[in-house]
Amino acid sequence: MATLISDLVEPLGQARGFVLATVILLTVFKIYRYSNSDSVYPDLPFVGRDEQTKTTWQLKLRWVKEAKHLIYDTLSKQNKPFQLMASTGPLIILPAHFMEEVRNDDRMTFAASLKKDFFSAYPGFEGFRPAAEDHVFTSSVRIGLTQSIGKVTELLSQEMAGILRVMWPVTDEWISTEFNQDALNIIARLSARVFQPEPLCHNQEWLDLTVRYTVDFFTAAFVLRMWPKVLRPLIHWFLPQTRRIRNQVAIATRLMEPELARRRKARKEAIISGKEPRSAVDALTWMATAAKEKADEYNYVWGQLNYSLGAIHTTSMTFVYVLYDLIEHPEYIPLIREEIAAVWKPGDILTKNTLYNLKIMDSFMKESQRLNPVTLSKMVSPICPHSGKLNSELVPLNRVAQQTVHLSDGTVIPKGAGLAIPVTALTDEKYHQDPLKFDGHRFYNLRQQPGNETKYQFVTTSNEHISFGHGKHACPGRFFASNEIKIALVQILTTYDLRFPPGKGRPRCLENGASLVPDPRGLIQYRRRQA
Ligand code: HEM
Repeated sequence: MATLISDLVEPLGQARGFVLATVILLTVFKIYRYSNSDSVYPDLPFVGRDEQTKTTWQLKLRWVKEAKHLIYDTLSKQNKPFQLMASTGPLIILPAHFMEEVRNDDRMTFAASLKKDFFSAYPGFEGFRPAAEDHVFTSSVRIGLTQSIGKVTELLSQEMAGILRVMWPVTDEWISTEFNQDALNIIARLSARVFQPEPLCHNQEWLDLTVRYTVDFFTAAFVLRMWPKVLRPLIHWFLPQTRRIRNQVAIATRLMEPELARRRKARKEAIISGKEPRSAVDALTWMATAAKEKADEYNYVWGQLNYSLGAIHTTSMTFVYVLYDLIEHPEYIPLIREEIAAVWKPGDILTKNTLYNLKIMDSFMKESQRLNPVTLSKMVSPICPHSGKLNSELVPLNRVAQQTVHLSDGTVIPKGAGLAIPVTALTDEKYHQDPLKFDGHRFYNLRQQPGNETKYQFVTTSNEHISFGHGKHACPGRFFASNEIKIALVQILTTYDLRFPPGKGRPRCLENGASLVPDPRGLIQYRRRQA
């Protein structure tokens, strides 16, 4: 009897399973079709769609594989606005001549682009929430960090000497090292020394977390973007990448809580006794000052994660490219060493003024950044230093329109649309003589001309130099980043000789969409300085 019943029910069960599976598949398909209506903007040419590339998914994959070529080829044929499907959704690309019009226009904001492209409302993605949601974080960098740059530079100088002593033993033998990882460790440690108080700034778990969180954060955002929009509010709970960053935020909270509790207590006691609370020189103080009466409610853990996200990888990649360029153009090394020797001797503290006098170094760094620009979200160099070929364009100026905007040429940017301006100007011969040639003296020479002294510094932004953005939202951390890199270079160049491993040459860059990043396995060699 039992066998009879199961004989009758089993096929029924299978049929029910089949019907259920079909319903689920149809629903997913419908949702997917729906999400394909990730609608594009009317009246703007759409680039990248063809017979093989029709759905949103295929278009996003095309962005991953060919973003640079899509942007560059289109702009070289028609210097007009167009749209394509980026991994973040439809994106309007504006040619460089729109920079002046867009850069200070409050109707198109950088914060909104962080919110849209980096899911700042989802748990785990809190690392960009401070910059996306209000002005406190950005003000803490713009005012707090910048005003403390003198004190901070001296701290960095002491820290760097300690880092190198442990990281690179001084020997007469050439030693190989993966410089991308070293640069990340150096910049993470220097940054932590300034952003976090003792003992957290030297806590290895915190340092590893800040480096890891950035990589995992961008990976999680990338993976989530590839899912249809309507599924994201649900799927983000289950993806391994998003679970990982949620876990990292929890670890950051655990690590920071003792210091936060100590500061809350000190603030309360100071208020009761009618005194001003004692303030340390660190990012916790700058955020508390910027938050004013809301200082008690501010989320300092997210703020610290935002400091790491904004500061570590951007600065470390810039540093990697500068060092590679120095090894590739070794004729600049004695000139820069001479310049260093004129203002500093080993063992002394490096000050803001000493660094200001390193003008060949500054020019070399700006030239390196011109040819290897780095941005927060979408990175690509116009020239791949490995192949020497013109690669494509970088889009460091990302905005989202908060209302419909009519541009001067009649282009309509709909409310909610993402837009970006690529860095064509960095290699445009209208602005730079022989633009594809590396000339470490290029900006040094320009600064010698009357009236130009401050125009061509590493930290100066302009319509032609947008590696740090330009206008109201230009990167406020660039002065700090510049000093970090200079301090690291002074100590490295005075202590070590450098080269690429014989027979290997300059490490290549890895491409992904509009990103071009240093190969994490790329090697350099160092040994005790011989001359
Ligand atoms: C070489 C290193 C760096 C590069 C290449 C870089 C690049 C950029 C770029 C391209 C922007 C967007 C600007 C725009 O849209 O106009 C930006 C914004 C920003 N950066 Fe940086 N950055 C670097 C280092 C740092 C550091 C060290 C910090 C903080 C400690 C920082 C904090 C910020 C903040 C807060 C913003 C938002 C500004 C605003 O919305 O007004 N950056 N950065």
